[in-house]
Amino acid sequence: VSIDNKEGALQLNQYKLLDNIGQGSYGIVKLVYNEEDETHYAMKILSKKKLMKKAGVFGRMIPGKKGSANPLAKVYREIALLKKLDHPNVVKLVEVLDDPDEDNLYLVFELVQRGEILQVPTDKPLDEETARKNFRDIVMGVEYLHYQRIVHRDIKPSNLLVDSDGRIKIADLGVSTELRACGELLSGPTGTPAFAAPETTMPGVHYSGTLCDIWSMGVTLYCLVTGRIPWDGTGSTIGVQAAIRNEPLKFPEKPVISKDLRDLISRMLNKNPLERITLSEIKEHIWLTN
Ligand SMILES: COc1ccc(C(=O)/C=C\Nc2cc(OC)c(C(=O)O)cc2Cl)cc1
Repeated sequence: VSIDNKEGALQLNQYKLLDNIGQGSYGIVKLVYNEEDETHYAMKILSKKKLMKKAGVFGRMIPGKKGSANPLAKVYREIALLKKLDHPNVVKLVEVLDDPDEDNLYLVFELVQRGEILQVPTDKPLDEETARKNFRDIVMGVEYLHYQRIVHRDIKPSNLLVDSDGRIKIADLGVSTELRACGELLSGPTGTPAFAAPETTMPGVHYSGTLCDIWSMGVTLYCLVTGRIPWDGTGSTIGVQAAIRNEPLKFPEKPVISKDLRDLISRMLNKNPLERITLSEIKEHIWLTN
């Protein structure tokens, strides 16, 4: 990876780095221009040190442990997984730039022109017709991921990108977990608290990753049509987790949400994962088939 500073813009191999277009706990996403194919891309810049900490390795082998298992092995496995994915409603990873001597890892994605679907909170939520079109794409994208035995674990509006033709692509599989062959039970909190299912906040409880994605899709759909999150528990993580576990779902007076949509969202936000609506039932729901 050669980095040089042509006319002030940072250059990485054939990519000219331009504006910052995304920011999150993961790092940053930059608009880049590929001089070879004269095309813009989105480049996600990750720090290997940060990834190792998240992967639970403290950057050096535990003394006495045999072998030199690469602490980034998990990360490289996830990236290999990402490269295999190919679906119109999932962001496309096209290239990974990795300089062994450098801390940064560069993931180059196809640019999804219009960016995030919605900032939450907003006083301009989507109308139901638009939300229905977008939600159909989200369902297809999640169905594809679950079919590939991947749970996303962080579905939320900022991870839903709108393409130039108005179609939705799901992004940030970074925290996704390839379902272990031995079934899909997971434990511990992940993703974003306001979008996390109640069962992920119970210590020691094992839960189904796919049913958690359904919950997050429900919170996301609620956001798209109301412009707000359903439970905000005065902003603290503990507060929002308690609210999610104990407070019933409430819809605001305005904007008015149709009976069918309220029914669908309520079934996705069933606090009991075993009673929660499944993906195939969502696809049959009257609000989506209307
Ligand atoms: C206004 O125009 C805009 C056009 C595109 C964007 C944009 O792309 C933003 C984030 N992008 C991404 C984030 C990801 O994770 C968090 C991942 C991933 O890790 O899968 C991939 C992508 Cl692409 C923003 C504004």
